Amino acid sequence: MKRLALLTSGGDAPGMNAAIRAIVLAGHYFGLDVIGYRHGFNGLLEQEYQTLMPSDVNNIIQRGGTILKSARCKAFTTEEGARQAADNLQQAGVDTLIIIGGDGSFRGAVHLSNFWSGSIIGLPGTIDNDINGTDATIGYYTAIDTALESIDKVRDTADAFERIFLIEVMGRHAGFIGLSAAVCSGAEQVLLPELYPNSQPDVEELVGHIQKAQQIRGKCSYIMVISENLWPGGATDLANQINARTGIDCRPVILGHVQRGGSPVSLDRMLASKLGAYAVEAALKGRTGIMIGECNQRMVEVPFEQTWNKPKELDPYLVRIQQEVFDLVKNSA
Ligand SMILES: Nc1ncnc2c1ncn2[C@@H]1O[C@H](COP(=O)(O)OP(=O)(O)O)[C@@H](O)[C@H]1O
Ligand SMILES: O=P(O)(O)OC[C@H]1O[C@](O)(COP(=O)(O)O)[C@@H](O)[C@@H]1O
Repeated sequence: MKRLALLTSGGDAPGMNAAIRAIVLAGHYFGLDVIGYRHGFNGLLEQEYQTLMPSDVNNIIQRGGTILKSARCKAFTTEEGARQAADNLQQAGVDTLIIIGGDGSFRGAVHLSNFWSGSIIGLPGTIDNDINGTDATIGYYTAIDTALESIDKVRDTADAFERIFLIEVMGRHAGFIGLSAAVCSGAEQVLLPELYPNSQPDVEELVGHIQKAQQIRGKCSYIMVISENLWPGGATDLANQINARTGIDCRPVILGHVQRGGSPVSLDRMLASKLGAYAVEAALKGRTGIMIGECNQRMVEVPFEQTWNKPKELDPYLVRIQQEVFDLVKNSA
């Protein structure tokens, strides 16, 4: 193994730069030539890459986003696209490719492996934490803190006006950010996709919960955290429906892409640093077709298919205490 390439793909996540740094430093430590493809899989198709020296990764550990840029790339998903990428990797003399991204990028890795015989290793990089085989993904911890900082601020004004707020958080189709943000902010209600696998929240029940909470505590602030893509029309539509049924002033806040940005928190920097260095060591041992994850403080090697073949489970204990113990309505029944 001589030439190591890396790229960041799909939604960017705070800590991707820390992973890039770790890979570049480990690569040079082991005497490898390291290059970075830019703009995700687009870079493979366009031969857009740069040499990465240790000096290129100075002072990036604290930066959000990704110095290599990220993208989604439709052209790569075709057979022609993957063949082109394989030819380009061959031409560039790359023998190992490290892909930092989410499950879509790992599907892309498997797609590429049908046409390219080099080693491919994945690192879980997504704020959504929706990847099996690792306790957390790079970016998840920062996204929780970012969401929390905003929810805490909303709570201040909600409390001052005794208002109801619906706060929509990201996660694509997973409720990890929603659950963590709800528990840590002391939200009165949380709506997650995992809690409604084949159904939708019932507006009457939601209204009933708000009304009971206000009977118990008197007029008070009330925060409902809702995962994106759960309610058609999102938090704005649900807030309108609650307003229409009750006349209660209910405001939506959509946190959106702010959750993807910001300086990574220490846990994300630590995770990214470990995963990045370990990925290079695994590559040197000839590993391929795997994601590197961390479970119970141990580095693990997970075949790509296992990262997406079933939905990752929320922590059932956290769900139970949020839904039962911390629910002021159930608690006072
Ligand atoms: N089933 C697939 N086959 C081949 N490539 C894929 C597949 N799914 C995703 N990709 C590639 O991976 C890129 C990133 O995937 P996406 O789902 O957008 O983000 P993430 O990796 O964060 O989940 C896509 O733009 C596409 O190029
Ligand atoms: O920025 P885009 O392309 O609108 O994508 C939004 C999606 O990306 C995410 O922020 C991150 O998702 P991925 O890491 O899987 O790409 C999701 O939470 C959100 O649904």
